[in-house]
Formats: sequence, structure tokens, C-alpha cells
Amino acid sequence: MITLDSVSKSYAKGQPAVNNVSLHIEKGEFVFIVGNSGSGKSTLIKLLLKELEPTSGTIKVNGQILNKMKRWRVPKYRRGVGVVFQDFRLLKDRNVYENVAFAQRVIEKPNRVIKKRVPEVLTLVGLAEKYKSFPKELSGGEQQRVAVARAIVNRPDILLADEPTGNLDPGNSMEIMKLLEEINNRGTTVLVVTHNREIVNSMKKRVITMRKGVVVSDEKEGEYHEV
Ligand SMILES: Nc1ncnc2c1ncn2[C@@H]1O[C@H](COP(=O)(O)OP(=O)(O)OP(=O)(O)O)[C@@H](O)[C@H]1O
Repeated sequence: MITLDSVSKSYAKGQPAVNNVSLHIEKGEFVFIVGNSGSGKSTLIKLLLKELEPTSGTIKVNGQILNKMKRWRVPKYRRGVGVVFQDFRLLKDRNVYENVAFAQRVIEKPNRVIKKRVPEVLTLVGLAEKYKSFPKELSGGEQQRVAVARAIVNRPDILLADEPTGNLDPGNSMEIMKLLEEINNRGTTVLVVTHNREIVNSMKKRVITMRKGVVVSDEKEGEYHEV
């Protein structure tokens, strides 16, 4: 599903943010990416979204080599990848329903599809009853649920979450991770960048640890390592 082959990314100067990384993630896997601040995790996510180009190496996602992808194909590619961020990034002036529906409207899904699909995903994330609420009327955990609903409404093959619990308390953090696990159980490949040691250690998933741009460990049912 995702293969990185000797991928490096250097910004203007200094050592590469991602340094000769090779890894393979199978369809349906749940993977944590951990590592200190500045170890290259967000850069890796941006490379997978084709927001950045690698300085060298190749990235293959769903059989497509990202480096060679024609520019006009990129929007379609990104639609197959759901993304969740630490800061939720909801539209403040739209209610829960519209925040999720928006992701379908931009790809011109017909209204009858939207009317069926949005309540479905809101039920999955446990927010069916709050569909009329605006982001400011929701708790942080609820806002992140909306962001997750928006990320999955178009049924992406892959869900990338960059510090999805960074702004949440421990209870809400665990609930969001359980939700990501549920989405994974339904077939979506899930990659989660996190600093949350307790959650990583309790969930017993694959853990890829980065340090200074390099993958220093990659364990099945791994633990959070300080490196
Ligand atoms: N746009 C940029 N221009 C120059 N250097 C950058 C840029 N973005 C990131 N870097 C550098 O690349 C390295 C890796 O950054 P990255 O954001 O990928 O780390 P991270 O592991 O996601 O960190 P954090 O846990 O703090 O989010 C850091 O040294 C950072 O300063």
C-alpha cells in the first residue's frame, strides 16, 4: 500500500529532515510513527500527501509512484488519503453537518449521496445528535471527531493523523484513538504520528520510531521508545 525506497528530504540547509528512509506498510495496517520533535514525522506525512517532493528516493502509494505523478492527478490522489491534524481545522462558520458535507461537495457528490453518507459517518463518530452544532459549541474531543468524520466521509484507502490527540485530555485522546482503530478495523490503512506514550504502549500496534530523520526502530506490537 505504501512503500518508501531510500527517501530523503532536505530543506534549504542543514541535515536532511528525512534521511534515507525505506519502509513498507501493508494495506489494512495500523501504524504509529513516534520520535522527538524535529525527527521528521510531519515531513514524512507531507511527502505522503505530495505536499513536498523528496530530494531523492521513491514513494509508492496504492501502486502509484508519487514522484512521477502528473500534476493534474494530484487532487484525485489526495482524495484517496484522509487527513486529521492536531488543530482540527474545521470551518468555524459551518455546523457539524456542513463541515463533513463540505468534503463531499468539493468533489461534486450528488446531494442524495451526501444526505445518506454524512449521517452515516456522524453516527460512526458518535455525533449524530450534534449535527446542527457549530465548532465553538463542541468540546475539543467532539471537534476532533468531526475532523475524523470529514477525513473518512469519502472512504479514503488511507487515513493520516498528525498528532490527532495533541490538544486533547487523556480521556478524549483515548477515545479518538479507539475511533481510529475502529476505522482501521473497517479496512482503512491508518498512520498516526503521536507523542502520546500511554496510548502507544496500550494499543500494541506497529511502532516506527524516528530520530533525526532516520528510522531507528520498527516493531510489531511495539512500544514508545525514548531516543
Ligand atoms: N519548511 C521547512 N523549512 C526548513 N526546515 C524545516 C521545514 N519544516 C521542517 N523543517 C526541519 O526539518 C526537521 C524535521 O521537521 P518535522 O516537522 O518533520 O519534525 P517532526 O518530527 O514532525 O517534529 P514535531 O514532533 O515537533 O512536529 C526539523 O529539523 C525542522 O526544523
